[in-house]
Order: sequence, then C-alpha cells, then structure tokens
Amino acid sequence: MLEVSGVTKSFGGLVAVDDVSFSIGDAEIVGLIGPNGAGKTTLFNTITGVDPPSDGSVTFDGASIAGRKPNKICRRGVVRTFQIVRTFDESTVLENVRTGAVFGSSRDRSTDEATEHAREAIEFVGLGAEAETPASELTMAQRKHVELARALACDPELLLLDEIGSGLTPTEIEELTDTIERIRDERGISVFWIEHVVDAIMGTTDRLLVLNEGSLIAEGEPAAIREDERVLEAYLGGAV
Ligand SMILES: Nc1ncnc2c1ncn2[C@@H]1O[C@H](COP(=O)(O)OP(=O)(O)OP(=O)(O)O)[C@@H](O)[C@H]1O
Repeated sequence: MLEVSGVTKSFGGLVAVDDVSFSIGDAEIVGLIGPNGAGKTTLFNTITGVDPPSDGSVTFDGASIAGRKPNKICRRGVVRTFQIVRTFDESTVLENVRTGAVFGSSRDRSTDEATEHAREAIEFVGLGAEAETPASELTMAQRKHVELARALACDPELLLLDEIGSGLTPTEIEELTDTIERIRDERGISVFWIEHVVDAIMGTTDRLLVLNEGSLIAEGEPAAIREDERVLEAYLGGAV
C-alpha cells in the first residue's frame, strides 16, 4: 500500500531523515518510535505532503505522492492526525467531524450524506452522545477521539497518528488503542503510528520501526524490538 524508498529530508545542513525505506501493507498497525529529534514527525511530513522529501520516493497504491499537496494526498486516502490536537473549539463535535467528510474525502456527498457520514464516524469512536457538544467542553481524551472521527470521515486507507496518546492516562490510552485496533479490524484501515508512550503501542502494533538520528535502526515485531541492542542503546536502555 505505502512504499517509502530512500527518503531523505534535509534542512540546510541538517539531515533530519536519512535514506529511509520501508513499506506498510493492508490492514496492519505499524508503530514508529525513536528518541526526541529522531526525525519521526519529519518523516510523517514527507509522506503527507507537509514537507516534500529532498530525495527518494513515496508511492501509495502504486502512484507517486511525494511532493503532492497535503489536501490531494489526504483525498487519495492518506490521512493524518497532529501532535497538537486541532479541534475547532467553538464548533460542535458533529461540525468538527463534518469538515473531514466534506473537505478531506474524495467522495461526492450531499450535505445530508456528509452529516450522516460524520455521525457514523462519531458513533464508531464512542462519542455518539456528544455529537452536539462544543469541542471546548470535552476532555482531552474525548478530543483525541474527535480527531480520530474526523480522520475516519475523510475515508482513509492509511491513517497516520502523531503521538495521539500523549497527555492521556493509562486507562484513556487503553480506550484509544481499543478504538485504533477496531479501525484496523472492522474497517481494514492501515495505521502508521508515532508514539512516545512506547508501552501503549507495544501490545497493539503488528510491527515497529525505530528511527534514531534520522536513520532507521531497527524494524520488526515488538517483542524482537524490545531485545534489539541498537534500540536499547538509542534509548539508553531505559524507555523500551
Ligand atoms: N522545519 C524545520 N526546519 C529546520 N529543522 C527542522 C524542521 N523540522 C524539524 N527539524 C529538525 O529535524 C530534526 C528532527 O525533528 P523531528 O521533529 O522530525 O523529530 P521527532 O522524532 O519527531 O521528535 P519529537 O519526538 O521530539 O517530536 C530535529 O533536529 C529538528 O530540530
């Protein structure tokens, strides 16, 4: 589905992502971990069109997407959430999620159909009772579910999550990971997930990629990554 090949991103003399290659298949959850400044968000940006790669290729379902505009990439089915929650606070949950159905999806929907599609995404993430609540009145965990619903309303084939678990309690993270597993299992959507709370994704991801100083230093099943010496060294033996 997603093929990243030899992707490099430099900012002046700084190589933030250095010759990274990997692929993501259908209906799998792939985690991306690494220390602060490793290049994780920059790699996301090269895939989602926020910052085109300096070198290398990104293809999605066989077509090149490197250097395309973020809205075009989103409508092709590569949809992301952001590290900082970006809900429109004065708008209701339904209004927030409708923006995904209207602007993020390639499908033509009437106003009523877009509203129905948004409601369905809100139900899916368990916020049905809050559809008419302003986003400003929600807890942080609920707002993260609004972000997920808005992304789902864009009709993704691949969902990129940038530290969606940050700032949540262990119980809230568990609820969030349950929803993310259902996105894969019930919708067949693939997930590419950056997370600092490594424990949160260890049990949920099918595969982990580890970035350090811009380079991919390990890739494999979570249990193997836990034992990988280069990974332990990059995290100073502590966090994994
Ligand atoms: N627009 C930019 N201009 C210049 N340097 C940048 C830019 N974006 C990122 N960088 C640099 O690239 C490197 C990688 O940053 P990035 O944010 O991708 O890391 P990260 O792994 O996502 O970190 P964190 O876990 O702290 O979010 C850092 O040294 C950062 O300062």
